[in-house]
Amino acid sequence: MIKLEGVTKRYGDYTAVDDVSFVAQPGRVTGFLGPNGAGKSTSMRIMVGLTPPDRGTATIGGLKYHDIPNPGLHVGVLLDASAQHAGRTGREVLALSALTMGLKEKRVDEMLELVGLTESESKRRVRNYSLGMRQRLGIANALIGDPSVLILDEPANGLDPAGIHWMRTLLRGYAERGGTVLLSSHLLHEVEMIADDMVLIGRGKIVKQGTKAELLQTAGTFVKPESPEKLTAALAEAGIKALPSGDGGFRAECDPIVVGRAAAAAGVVLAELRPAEGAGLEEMFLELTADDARESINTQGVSA
Ligand SMILES: Nc1ncnc2c1ncn2[C@@H]1O[C@H](COP(=O)(O)OP(=O)(O)OP(=O)(O)O)[C@@H](O)[C@H]1O
Repeated sequence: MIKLEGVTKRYGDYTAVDDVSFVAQPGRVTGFLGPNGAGKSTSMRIMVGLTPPDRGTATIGGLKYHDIPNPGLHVGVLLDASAQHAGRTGREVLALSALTMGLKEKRVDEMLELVGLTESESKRRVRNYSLGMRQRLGIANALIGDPSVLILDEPANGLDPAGIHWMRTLLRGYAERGGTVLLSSHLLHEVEMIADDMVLIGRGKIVKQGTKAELLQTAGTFVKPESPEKLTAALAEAGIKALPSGDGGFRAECDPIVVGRAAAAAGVVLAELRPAEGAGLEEMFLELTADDARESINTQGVSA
């Protein structure tokens, strides 16, 4: 289990991570989502002891990373696949890790096979690897000590669709065997496909967290009226917040029955009224982080 409690990190006047608390549970894949510069990498660096927090604690299995003996046997980490030693071959990278952790050399071959790097690829220097091959090598390196916790920063970066599918299957199987997986991403659809739990971060602050099912449930209601003006007035009268979501529709932050009652009470004819789950995580993510995103997000034209 990974646990962050009130973790804060400042760089000068800038708060990169602001009072972040969440738990990544064993047996589950937790997706850590946020736009560029939201604080995902900084939080992950804090988890593995590379960046000291100004406040709060990050523990893995109840211990700070630095206090875990032979940590590679407990926590697999991939923060930056491009940061692996460019002058070493893939095989050498893994062999060094095996040596450091006191593992048998055959573990290297097992890992190469697991991540689909061929014998000849394993003998090439990392500087000649594609980004996808570096990610595969990084995942092999994270898994070599057979850890029970995985911390992966943007592991899907550079992988082709088959590679993404492979990684999803690998991580799902790992979680199903009881492992804890925390992976960061801005590839929302990818995370939606794989994660059980989600933690959404924007400008250093957690904006939402919960199970995927909970987060999708709270996506609210999509409603499309005959007359947008009449519906807007009816919803305002009932104190229901709604945003235009394109195509003459609106998204309200409450259940369809509540919206339906308000519309019926005002005699507003509806063309559509349904839970907005189908909207997927992306729209919700954009809405949740709209205040925090660099670009102002125009929800007009985004269908629910
Ligand atoms: N060493 C540092 N010194 C100063 N500012 C930093 C440092 N490291 C990170 N930051 C700032 O902290 C903020 C969070 O950065 P971080 O890399 O954690 O974001 P991220 O969510 O991982 O983004 P991305 O998806 O773009 O990788 C950014 O504004 C970044 O510029």
